[in-house]
Amino acid sequence: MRLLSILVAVLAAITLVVGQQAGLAALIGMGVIGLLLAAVTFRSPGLPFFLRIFSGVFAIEYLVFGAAAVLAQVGWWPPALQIPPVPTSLPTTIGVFGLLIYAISFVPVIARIARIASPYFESQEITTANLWPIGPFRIRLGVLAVSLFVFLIVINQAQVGITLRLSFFNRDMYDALQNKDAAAFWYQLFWVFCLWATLWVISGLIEMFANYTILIRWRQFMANEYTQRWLDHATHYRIALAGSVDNPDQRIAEDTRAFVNQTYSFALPLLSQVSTLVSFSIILWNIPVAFTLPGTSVAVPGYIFWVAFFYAAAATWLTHLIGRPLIRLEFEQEKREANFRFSLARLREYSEQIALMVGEPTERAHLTQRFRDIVENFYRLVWRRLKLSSFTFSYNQLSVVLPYIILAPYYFAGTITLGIMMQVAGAFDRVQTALSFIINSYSSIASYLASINRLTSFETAIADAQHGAISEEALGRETSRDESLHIRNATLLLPNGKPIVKLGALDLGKARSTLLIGPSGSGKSTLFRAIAGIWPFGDGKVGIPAGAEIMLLPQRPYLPQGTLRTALAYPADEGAYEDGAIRAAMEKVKLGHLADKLDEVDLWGQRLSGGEQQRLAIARALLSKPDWLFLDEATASLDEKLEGEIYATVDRELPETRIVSIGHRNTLRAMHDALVTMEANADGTFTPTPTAKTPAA
Ligand SMILES: Nc1ncnc2c1ncn2[C@@H]1O[C@H](COP(=O)(O)OP(=O)(O)OP(=O)(O)O)[C@@H](O)[C@H]1O
Repeated sequence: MRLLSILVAVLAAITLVVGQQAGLAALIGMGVIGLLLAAVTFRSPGLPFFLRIFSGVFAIEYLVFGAAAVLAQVGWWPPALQIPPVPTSLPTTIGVFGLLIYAISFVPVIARIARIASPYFESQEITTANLWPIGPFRIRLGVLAVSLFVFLIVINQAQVGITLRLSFFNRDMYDALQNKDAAAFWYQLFWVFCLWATLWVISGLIEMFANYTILIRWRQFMANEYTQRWLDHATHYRIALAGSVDNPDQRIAEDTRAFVNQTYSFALPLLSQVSTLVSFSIILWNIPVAFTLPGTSVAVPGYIFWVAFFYAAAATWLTHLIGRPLIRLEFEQEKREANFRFSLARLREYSEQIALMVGEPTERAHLTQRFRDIVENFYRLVWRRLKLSSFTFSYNQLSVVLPYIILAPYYFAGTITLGIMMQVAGAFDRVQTALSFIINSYSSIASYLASINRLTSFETAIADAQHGAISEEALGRETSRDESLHIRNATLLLPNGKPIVKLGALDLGKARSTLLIGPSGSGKSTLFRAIAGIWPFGDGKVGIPAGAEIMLLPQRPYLPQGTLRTALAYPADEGAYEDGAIRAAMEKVKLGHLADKLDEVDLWGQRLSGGEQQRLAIARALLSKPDWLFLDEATASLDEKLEGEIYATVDRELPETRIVSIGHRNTLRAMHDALVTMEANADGTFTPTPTAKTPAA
């Protein structure tokens, strides 16, 4: 960027000198803009990467077209090229675009978009690209992304150039018709039109392919990124506890898609609309129709251009006024849709419990209400869209005839030809379409902003949750110097800030197995969560022996989708254990009858009984042989005899493992070496206190 800015400054200085000597104001203007462009290009490393791409493209274009324009001005344009020289207005306009990019980087919403979009273009990840006819090759993801994006920018601008050329074809064809010049007409049609139209079609197809490629890769990158950040440090659990954002699943699945599609479909069309605006404005500006201000003899330069400009600018402002509430409504709509989907998914997950309790009428009422919420907001949305469309539809209709109304007097007076009138009508249409880009896409802008808000608040929630996870003051883990697992000076709070567990020091692991007992709701499971490092509320330190592997089995195990083997190996890969080891572990927890179903895919979480699921979880522990095994009522669904047998198996099979259990049954006391009781304090909190073991009642 620094080198680029120096080159731009050099060209701008040359332009200024040439312009000064030749006394050409246009060249001096181009030079001044060039110097400003050099300054912002120099500062552009401070911009988000996504905006830097545009900045770089404009600086390069200024150099190429600027050099060509200077050559043309000093008369060095080679006539052999047989194309008209580059006008100075082109690099000047490109320079203004570069300045605009810098200016808009300070607009908060643009800064947010650029911040969300940038990581993909900066990614260092290595990927494989397949480019015909070269074939597959390895490349950095960010480099591929930037190349594709720049390619798309260039192809978009080339298409603007082709459209511009076709507008001259239009003029020449209508003039040929008016003059009844058949030869000129056919020449225009076969030679000029066919060539440019073919180029248009080919560039359109290439653009489409590049476009789809960048969209899917970008979305894949964002979905992976968000998923990873959501899963890191149990952030998904912390976010759910804090209740800071609704439906994170929708943000990862839907909002990333909407963001990628819409960022693309705003950034590039906006660019080509602005290029269209500039190039066709030049045509409008140069139309030989004069207009003098009423009551004076002052002629308005570029009269037709100003009509198009004020017409579209006024309409854009009105659209903004009418359409503004759409942003909030679109946001709300997405939220209500996601709530409805979530309720359906929960119903499917708890289908058995609901069926057993005959909860269907309540569920139906709940779902009906959720959908009513959708419909209610939908009508507000429709009403607002109707208001907006009644304006945009009328506006678009008026736009068709307006240029003819303005130009007809000049045509009938013989000031302009039919060809010029048609070309102006076309150019007027292009200019006002470009200016009313915002009008026509207001609804999508509204839903785009809603997606950006959802992604930004999701990012904030992730950052907050992760800050809690690594913050020094919060409840955290440290490596203990000895073999003990201990908790020091800890206070565990509920999410609402109410203290629930207080303790000065608790050492686990002095005995091989410890049983934690206490009243329901006294915070036993919360203590386990703190030891596992996922409970974010409170302070204190949990000391874990260096390198210790800890496994925590909750009362209701999680069984992932897929085969029984996958469920047994979880969280390791399905191929992590030998077949023989898996079958042996199943035998030991009395699941031998399922051994021939290892590779069967089913909803195992629904098919297996509660007790079978708990034994399956114990089999996981037998396979992974952790240093510490925490059992949170992990055998509560088994009868006492089977529970005793399973504990005996664990004791025998995992001689190196320290065991800490939570349980209510008295029979468990005999199976553990030490006892810790949650003692109630006067302030309503509980303290885990080592207690002498008395024989089971
Ligand atoms: N996510 C949460 N939000 C609000 N309160 C919570 C949350 N999780 C737990 N609690 C509350 O914390 C208290 C302790 O819960 P915990 O599950 O640790 O108790 P427990 O001693 O294991 O109970 P039980 O023996 O019944 O399993 C309960 O009052 C519970 O309602």
